[in-house]
Amino acid sequence: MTLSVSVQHHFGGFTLDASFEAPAGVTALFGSSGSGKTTLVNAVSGLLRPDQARVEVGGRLLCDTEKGLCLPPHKRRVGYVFQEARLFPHLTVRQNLHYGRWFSKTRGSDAEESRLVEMLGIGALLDRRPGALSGGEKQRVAIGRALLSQPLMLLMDEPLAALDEARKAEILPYLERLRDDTDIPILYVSHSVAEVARLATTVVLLDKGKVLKTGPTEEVMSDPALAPAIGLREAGSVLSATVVTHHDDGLTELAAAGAKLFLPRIGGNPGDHVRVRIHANDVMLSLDPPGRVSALNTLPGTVTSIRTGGGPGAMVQMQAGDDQILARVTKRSAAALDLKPGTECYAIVKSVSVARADIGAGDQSMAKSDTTT
Ligand SMILES: Nc1ncnc2c1ncn2[C@@H]1O[C@H](COP(=O)(O)OP(=O)(O)OP(=O)(O)O)[C@@H](O)[C@H]1O
Repeated sequence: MTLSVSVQHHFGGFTLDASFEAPAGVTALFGSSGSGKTTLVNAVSGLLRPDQARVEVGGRLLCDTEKGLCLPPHKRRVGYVFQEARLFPHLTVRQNLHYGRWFSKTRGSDAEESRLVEMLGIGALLDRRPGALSGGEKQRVAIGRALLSQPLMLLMDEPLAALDEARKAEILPYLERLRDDTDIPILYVSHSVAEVARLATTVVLLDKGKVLKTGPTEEVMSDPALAPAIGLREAGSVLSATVVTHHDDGLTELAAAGAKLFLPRIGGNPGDHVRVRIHANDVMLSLDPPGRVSALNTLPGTVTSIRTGGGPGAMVQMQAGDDQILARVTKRSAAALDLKPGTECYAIVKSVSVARADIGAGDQSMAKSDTTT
């Protein structure tokens, strides 16, 4: 099921003019504060009646201002998950979930409820009240409640923003399962590059009310032209990798970027797909294969583009196997190595520079592309 959105709206000095398609999976609405993410989500949910809009999901028209059609929020079948879980404190987890079912026309089936309880890992919590749950557990229940209303799409507005790092790490694998097991579009608003890199199938990058770029996460994240909008410190590429084996010295060997990638041990079995985010700041470039050097990862590739701005840095994109890698070097180094599109070089990445939080489960799109090659 695909969500198609086209919205134009004016508020005083701000104009939103954005169109995008959100297929099944997680579509991240990403952009700096004030770029229009909430306005866009409100236009999709019906909380805002835009000047002009067309919103359609799975062939069902929710809003078409040209035809004078704009369904109110309660007729749009949208599931919502906010920063705070907003569960009913006097009801148990089970009763909170049943509240979601009550809102669905078909009332959902027991089998559907069991599947969601299992997927979200909340079986042991069913008789507790929200006061006895951690923030991450509450959010998992809130997701279950939203899905049991059998929505046509799920809107998640900064669902992890109120959680500490440990609770975020606990809930991310459930969100990855949600992404892979649910066939409705999930719109996910976030300020966090780490969350977007880990979860999103598609990214819509917003800036001052406009879509700067939309496309598959790997493509948007590794576009050097977008690094300033993403944040130079946060910029980096997302690689689609496959677990090859776990070595006795604590390293996991992955196949990525047409080469071997060694990282401190991660979970998963040989053959599993994972996505790995590599910060541009953590990548060195060399024209020659490095000799005696401590970094374990040497990924050969070809420079595809170089982006410079007013500062001393240069963002270099290279193609390595099926992946793109982003490296942030100085303009001085780029000149000294005479880097230009077509230059063959090696990206050097220290194993320990890749944080555990930057490695996530690969999504179905990776599995699909794998089977077609
Ligand atoms: N009801 C309103 N009236 C007037 N201006 C508004 C209204 N709502 C939002 N705006 C303006 O529209 C712009 C976009 O706001 P919006 O809340 O959509 O951004 P955002 O990307 O969600 O920001 P944040 O990440 O801070 O939540 C801002 O300049 C904001 O001041």
